[in-house]
Amino acid sequence: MQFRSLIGGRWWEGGRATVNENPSDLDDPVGTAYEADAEAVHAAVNAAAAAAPAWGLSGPQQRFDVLDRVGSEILARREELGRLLAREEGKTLPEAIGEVGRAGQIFKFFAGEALRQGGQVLDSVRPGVGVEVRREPLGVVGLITPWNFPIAIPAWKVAPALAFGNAVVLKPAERVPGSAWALADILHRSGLPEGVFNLVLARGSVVGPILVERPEVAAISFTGSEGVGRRLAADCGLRLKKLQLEMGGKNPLLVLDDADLDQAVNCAIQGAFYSTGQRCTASSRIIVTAGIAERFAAALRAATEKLVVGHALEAGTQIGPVVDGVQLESVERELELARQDGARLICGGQRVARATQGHFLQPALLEVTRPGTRADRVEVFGPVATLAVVKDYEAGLALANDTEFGLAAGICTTSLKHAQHFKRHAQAGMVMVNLPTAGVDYHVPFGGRKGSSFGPREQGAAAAEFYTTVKTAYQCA
Ligand SMILES: NC(=O)C1=CN([C@@H]2O[C@H](COP(=O)(O)OP(=O)(O)OC[C@H]3O[C@@H](n4cnc5c(N)ncnc54)[C@H](OP(=O)(O)O)[C@@H]3O)[C@@H](O)[C@H]2O)C=CC1
Ligand SMILES: O=C(O)CCC(=O)C(=O)O
Repeated sequence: MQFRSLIGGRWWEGGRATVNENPSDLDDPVGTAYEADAEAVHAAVNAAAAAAPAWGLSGPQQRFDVLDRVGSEILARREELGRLLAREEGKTLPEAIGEVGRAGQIFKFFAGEALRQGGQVLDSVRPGVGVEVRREPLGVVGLITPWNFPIAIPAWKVAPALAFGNAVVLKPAERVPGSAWALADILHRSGLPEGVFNLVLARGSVVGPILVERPEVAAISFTGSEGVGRRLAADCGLRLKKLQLEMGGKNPLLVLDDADLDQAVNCAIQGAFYSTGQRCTASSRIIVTAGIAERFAAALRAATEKLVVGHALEAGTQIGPVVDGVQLESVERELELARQDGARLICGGQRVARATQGHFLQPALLEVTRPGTRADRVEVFGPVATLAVVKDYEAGLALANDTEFGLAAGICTTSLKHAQHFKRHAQAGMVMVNLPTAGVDYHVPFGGRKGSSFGPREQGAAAAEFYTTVKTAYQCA
């Protein structure tokens, strides 16, 4: 397969070829991506700027039709696209098919949002004057997406951008060009006018500065690492450019004495290790109260050791490979640093040999006995979780909130009082009760607090806040 950029309605020719690796089997190349250069990125911005005014004036029926068609095709092809995604990113086939399904539903949801856009009509405080408040498109938006959700995250940025009348330049992560190319191909055939959607397969260090510096780009939405996010914040701040950031997480799951043991273990395993722990919502800090700690730790260790690590496409695999060799080494380095800083390895953390050569790592559980150690602070973005014991709910809540991040937080309890208190007092954008911290719905707001997020929320009706600007119009009778 060949993966190319889509610029102004045409597939871009040329560029350096890079083979896209399958992390489950290094002898099974997924395809060849052609890297676009700075000139091509400028051409994509030009194409989007030329197409934006007409698309901004298009009616809700046209936007609904395009987005609904895109959603239908994604859903109809979910098995095939799921296979491509599992091959290039490494999540298991059921997880990958689930992600593609989520992307399809997101397009369907925002097709409806295009129809539901309304405003307000108010009386002015001045007699004989009327006031209208309405939302208008921004123009061109730049979207930068990570490798861990190769189709769902592009979908949850592209769909609202288009629904609310913007033109798009999408820059996906270098590691996963195939899923973004497949999405571009569907959009290209959807009836969308040329130039409204553009895909650039180019380096982040090339695309980022162009999107920041070109005045035609009204806003940037980014999901990825904290370092790149903070740099974008500084650069966009200087230029007063609208920005939305989704960055890391170090999400606590608090297990109380009165929790259902099996349910709590299940939440911890799914939240910490599924999708190989490569989720910003992963339950990477498990905190347990003293009364249940021994039984919970034993059951969690047994369940962790039983997890089947293997080829993403093989039936029975629960944990796919780490996305690539660089990330695998980064996870191993963090495990070593965690141990040097006082954490004790309970189980896992070793590479696993399988029939194919891939980046397989047994999920690791670390015990931490001292708050504030590296293992409890730094996002690993791999199949690694810490376990800490606290004396009671209050100590657990304090430890859960003791982090620079604030994306998701979970609690396992049968106490209504503690569940309600936690929902109110957890310092996170998303709170889960008796559920894993990872795995969110597509029709409600997504985002966090503190170092996790910046700017308006993504997804759901809240997405309008970022992808539109408000106009207040006064009229004298
Ligand atoms: N919140 C989340 O969902 C995610 C968090 N992360 C965190 O980030 C760590 C590193 O992952 P990594 O993929 O390297 O994250 P990056 O932040 O480097 O990559 C995310 C996206 O940003 C792009 N990018 C890179 N440099 C720039 C730049 N200067 N300006 C604009 N865009 C840029 C990347 O492009 P390119 O691929 O071309 O470099 C990619 O599309 C992970 O270990 C994890 O901790 C990672 C992924 C998702
Ligand atoms: O947990 C989820 O469903 C979404 C996670 C996510 O968006 C991410 O890891 O980037």
